[in-house]
Amino acid sequence: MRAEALTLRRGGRLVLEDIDLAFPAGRVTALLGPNGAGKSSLLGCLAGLIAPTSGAVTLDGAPLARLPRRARARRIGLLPQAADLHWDIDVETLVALGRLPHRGRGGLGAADRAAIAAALAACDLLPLAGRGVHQLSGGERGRALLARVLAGEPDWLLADEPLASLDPAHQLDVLDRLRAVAAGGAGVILVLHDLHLAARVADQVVLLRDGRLVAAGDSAATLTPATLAETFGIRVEIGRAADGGRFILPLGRLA
Ligand SMILES: Nc1ncnc2c1ncn2[C@@H]1O[C@H](COP(=O)(O)OP(=O)(O)OP(=O)(O)O)[C@@H](O)[C@H]1O
Repeated sequence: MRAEALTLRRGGRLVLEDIDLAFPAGRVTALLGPNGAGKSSLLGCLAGLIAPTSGAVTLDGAPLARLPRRARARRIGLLPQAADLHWDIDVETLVALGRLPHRGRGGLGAADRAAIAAALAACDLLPLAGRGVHQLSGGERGRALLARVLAGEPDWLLADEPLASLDPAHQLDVLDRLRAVAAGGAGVILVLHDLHLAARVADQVVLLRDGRLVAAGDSAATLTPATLAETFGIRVEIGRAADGGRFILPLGRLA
């Protein structure tokens, strides 16, 4: 998936300016940047939900805009930042909606059932499968919505703050699951706010500020005190955790 000279105006404002990026399949990419930097707007363009003002998103060399909607829905799964759940359906029914792009007019087939069961298990939702979605906590709801996207087994999994409102154990579970999805060959693109978790999960990162690219590339090489200072205006400490992974600790604002 590529963004090619992508520019977006929303409400008269320049929200994304001349963004060129390549997103590799089989890898996790984290989009990072301050509030209002344009991360969700970029994700919306990559999902085909927001038409860029100029430039294009391409998939396997062809413009995304030319892909029929159903094919696009099969190939790209999006977890939006804030999804309203208007109907109090049960969790399993919600997750089954993720299979809609794959189904014909008939009911669920064996592959659909297997994908739904795997997604429920992956998000630790089996005990909640029969619960109405209006009777879930915020974090449980977030996991149910992620499970719906996982059930669709998309080639490209795009998620806007999938860790928001999850407790630490479920954050780590979800990161493991997303890494497994990438290891299975899918491209995973995440908007994240937690620098430390981004450093743990992402193979590559994209740093945005005011709609412009600050830096993009391999996670270890790109997440540096200098790029994080330029992107967020903060000081950070970067070190090695006991398990060999890196940690990033925000220390304070730059004067
Ligand atoms: N529907 C809209 N119409 C007009 N402007 C919008 C719209 N949605 C977002 N914007 C503006 O576009 C800019 C980028 O917003 P976007 O939601 O992409 O940022 P973000 O990096 O995802 O922020 P956050 O971290 O707060 O979620 C902001 O200035 C925002 O005010």
